[in-house]
Amino acid sequence: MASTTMWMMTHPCPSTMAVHIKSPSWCCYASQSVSQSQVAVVNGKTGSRVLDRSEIRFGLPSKGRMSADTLELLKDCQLSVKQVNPRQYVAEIPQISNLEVWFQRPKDIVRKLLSGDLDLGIVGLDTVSEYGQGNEDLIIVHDALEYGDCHLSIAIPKYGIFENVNSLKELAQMPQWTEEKPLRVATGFTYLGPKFMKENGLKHVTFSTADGALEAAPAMGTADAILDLVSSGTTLRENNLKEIEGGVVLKSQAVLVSSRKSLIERKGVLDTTHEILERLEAHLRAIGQFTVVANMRGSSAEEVAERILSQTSLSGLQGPTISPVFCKRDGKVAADYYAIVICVPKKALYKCVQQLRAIGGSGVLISPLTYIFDEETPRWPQLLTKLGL
Ligand SMILES: Nc1ncnc2c1ncn2[C@@H]1O[C@H](COP(=O)(O)OP(=O)(O)OP(=O)(O)O)[C@@H](O)[C@H]1O
Ligand SMILES: O=P(O)(O)OC[C@H]1O[C@H](OP(=O)(O)OP(=O)(O)O)[C@H](O)[C@@H]1O
Ligand SMILES: [Mg+2]
Repeated sequence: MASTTMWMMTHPCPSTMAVHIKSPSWCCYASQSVSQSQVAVVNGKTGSRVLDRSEIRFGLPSKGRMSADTLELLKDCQLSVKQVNPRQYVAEIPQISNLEVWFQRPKDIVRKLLSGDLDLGIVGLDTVSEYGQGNEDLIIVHDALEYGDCHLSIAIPKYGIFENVNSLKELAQMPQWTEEKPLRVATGFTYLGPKFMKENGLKHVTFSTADGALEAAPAMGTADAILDLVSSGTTLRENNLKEIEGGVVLKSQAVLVSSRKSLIERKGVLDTTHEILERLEAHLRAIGQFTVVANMRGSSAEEVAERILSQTSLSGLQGPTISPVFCKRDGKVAADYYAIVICVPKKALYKCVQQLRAIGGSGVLISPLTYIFDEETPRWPQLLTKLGL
């Protein structure tokens, strides 16, 4: 085993029952939640940290606006997280064996994906971009989990010297910004901010950081502008700030992110990722989709299909499923009616009912869809391509 350096615990272990073993170079977490003790070895030579673990680790937001929606999404995919108590930072998803859930702050999920302490995570794309800093080990497995929507944007005061400034170009061209007196921007995004300004040719800009309530900075006089996340825009409006054309750095929503190294090297990560991805896509694909069942008199399935496909809102995902409805007539089994099943998006539902009635449909039954499993989940081959597999 490579030589190891002294690595004494300088920070409290997560609040599971953790045991420090102050040996020269080992720190061992023995926790009631984790099936076996895990040994962390710090390789003094390269400084890299190799965790000798067999469990797959999935990082989820421990608190804040992302946490509840993430647990809800996983529950909708039959991947409910079993957490013994809210202050315990490790949990499990009973549906998936050998998987540990670790609750962490979003930015720490990204950091631990890079350090090898996590294999998978769900965070906002803004967090991946800011704390991942373009690191190629980070792979976005699913880029649109359909919650946590926001965008990272520049905002300036609506008043004073900015009153008639409404675009990034106009902001850049303001004569006020010089080397001696640059544009002062308050932000929590100290990687993405300077990168964006440089890419857009703004030379005389300085950044200050604050952990929150950035919108107060211009009124306090501590900054001229801010670079922050925007959802509803309420906070900007309430603080007399405005966004500008060309000032959106990136659009963000919750994403499933993984470490390339884990996917390729750690046993079981790729298969587990495939299952989670399948379930996510099937659930997300079904949102807003409804199954419509109706009866229709007809002389044959083809004739009924002709009538249905002549209507704009009745084609369904691939086309209508048409089954004969058998009954007994004059002692013989016959099919005078046909049952049709189609998948319809919510916005087309009423039009679909009208069109079904117009071509003789009756007994229209509508139910929401929970999953749509395509032949293959579209993002799976994309992931394999990214991995060169
Ligand atoms: N209006 C919003 N403000 C901040 N984050 C938002 C907003 N809308 C969606 N998000 C998403 O939520 C994430 C922040 O979630 P949360 O505040 O729980 O994390 P955090 O680690 O506590 O952040 P912070 O460092 O601000 O405390 C953002 O990275 C973004 O992806
Ligand atoms: O567009 P809106 O819907 O108004 O949301 C945007 C605000 O929400 C976030 O702040 P948060 O509420 O997390 O408080 P903080 O700034 O103290 O982190 C973000 O930093 C913006 O200030
Ligand atoms: Mg804020």
